[in-house]
Amino acid sequence: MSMAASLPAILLVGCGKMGGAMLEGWLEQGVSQAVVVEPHAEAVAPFAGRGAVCASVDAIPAGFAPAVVVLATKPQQAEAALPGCARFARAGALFVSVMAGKTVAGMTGLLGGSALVVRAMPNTPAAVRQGFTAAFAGPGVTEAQRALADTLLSAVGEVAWLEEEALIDPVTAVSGGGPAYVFLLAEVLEKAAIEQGLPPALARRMARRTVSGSGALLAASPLDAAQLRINVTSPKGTTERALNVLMAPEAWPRLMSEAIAAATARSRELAG
Ligand SMILES: NC(=O)C1=CN([C@@H]2O[C@H](COP(=O)(O)OP(=O)(O)OC[C@H]3O[C@@H](n4cnc5c(N)ncnc54)[C@H](OP(=O)(O)O)[C@@H]3O)[C@@H](O)[C@H]2O)C=CC1
Ligand SMILES: O=C(O)[C@@H]1CCC=N1
Repeated sequence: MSMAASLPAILLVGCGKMGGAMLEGWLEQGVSQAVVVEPHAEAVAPFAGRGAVCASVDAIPAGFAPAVVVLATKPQQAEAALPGCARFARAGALFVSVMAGKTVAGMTGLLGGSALVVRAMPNTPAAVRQGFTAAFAGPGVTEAQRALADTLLSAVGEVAWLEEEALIDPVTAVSGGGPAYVFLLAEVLEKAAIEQGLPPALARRMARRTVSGSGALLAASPLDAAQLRINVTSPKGTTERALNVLMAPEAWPRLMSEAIAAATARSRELAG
């Protein structure tokens, strides 16, 4: 993780779920200058008093010269949002996009033709600096600019650099959306606990802690996930019975493959 002092001046365009999660992490790191463009006052309310907030790019304080412009609107909003940012490209800012699907070439075009773009795919655990981001540096991005993007992204979690842009599509499906699958696990575990007669408040507490505690063990342990699973599964015990259901070929293994394939295909579609 990088030190707060090294975080560059940031312009964040779109402060929704993902932009807000990263901003939370950067503010916690003490980023010195952050200007946010976000039309919804309620989306930026949690950041009030912690950086300048503007409703549109036209309202950005004159003289603000961001080193990095982070693009975090929905992919469908790129065509409307990006042309207004072209002046920062001319001033030499590096663009870091977290938008699913949007290609470097497409974004460079919307930014006036010569913008330097890093395409990144983070995830919402960035809000607690436990994120995972895979990033791809577009043509012309220098080593120093790549290091700058790395500093920013690694301030909110782990970073991996990709040498091939197309790999961002499966990354989007796996780690970009991955937290949703894990939260779904907490939801369905809670529901199943209630079905077996546990009081709802206890079911909720158990499900949350079981998912977060298992994540913490996975993070701390050198063992494979499979070995950690085996360590829970006593021969002829209770977990074995549950896993016989979940690990049947048509159950989780196939469903997860299908789900990730569907999300990867959607990421490719969003490029258009
Ligand atoms: N959510 C996640 O876990 C992840 C999301 N992403 C990517 O991050 C991006 C944002 O996703 P998410 O945060 O979920 O979406 P949100 O809709 O929560 O955030 C986008 C925000 O940008 C606002 N906005 C719209 N137009 C503009 C504009 N012209 N200038 C500035 N802000 C604008 C939106 O307003 P309005 O509500 O009116 O649309 C909204 O508040 C997407 O491209 C997504 O692919 C990547 C990784 C993970
Ligand atoms: O669902 C989406 O499209 C975005 C990209 C990854 C997570 N959320």
